[in-house]
Amino acid sequence: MPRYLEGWIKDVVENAKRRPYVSRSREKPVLQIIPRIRAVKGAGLNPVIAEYKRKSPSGFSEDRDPISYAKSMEQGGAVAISVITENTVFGGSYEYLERIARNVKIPLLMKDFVVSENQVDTAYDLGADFVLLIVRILTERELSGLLEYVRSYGMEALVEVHDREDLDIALRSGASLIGVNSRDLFSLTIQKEMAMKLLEQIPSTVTKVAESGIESAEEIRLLREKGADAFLIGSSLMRNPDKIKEFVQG
Ligand SMILES: O=C(O)c1ccccc1NCC(=O)[C@H](O)[C@H](O)COP(=O)(O)O
Repeated sequence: MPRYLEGWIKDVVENAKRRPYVSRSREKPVLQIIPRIRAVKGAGLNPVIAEYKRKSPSGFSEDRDPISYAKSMEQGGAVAISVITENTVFGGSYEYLERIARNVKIPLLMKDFVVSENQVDTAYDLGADFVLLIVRILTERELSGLLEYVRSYGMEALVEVHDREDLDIALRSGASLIGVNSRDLFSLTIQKEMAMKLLEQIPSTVTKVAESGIESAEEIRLLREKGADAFLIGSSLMRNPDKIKEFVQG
């Protein structure tokens, strides 16, 4: 059983545990996200992970075709695409991931409330290259077990933290790719200052992703100064996909 949870997150996690494994025969190789982030950074560009997100508990809502969005992000220079597959409150689906995987050649993140090996099996089969693991919804033992399981497929895990306690757990579990989410899962508020302080505390051996609430190239510059190696951006790109070039070239 994951950590003690309540409210909408408890329902989302219960639903995640019940979701059946979707079996497919994967044909594409697993793409490595960390070297790609390093290469984009080395070329003097911002590694942007562009998120396909249709709605969220914060009230966000945007209806866009997944394939044309994903292709425009790839053409605009995104290092990867994050596809939300959570189907009860985020309006995501496994089908979006599967379809996007057939249409782009950059790494794909399966962004969901992953609490079971079934979900990791599904992520691999549908074409994901890395998988989100949120420290807040897992016990330390579950996190370590799932991280190992994700890596057994050759995939990587984006281990998401929000405070120092989460970060300590992520580091003990051996995470190589850590996402600092400035959005508090429970209050839904964006806490940019706190996220910047946390980014500064992460060892340089870890690849760091700044997540949530990013709306301008100026914010990317600030986050980069605080140590972020990559930037996960959903709402502002879903509203205005043309911004991808400005964010990457920033
Ligand atoms: O997006 C939300 O409102 C949300 C609420 C509660 C838990 C998670 C949530 N989003 C998941 C994400 O991590 C974001 O979609 C992602 O970081 C992109 O954020 P943004 O650029 O602010 O859309």
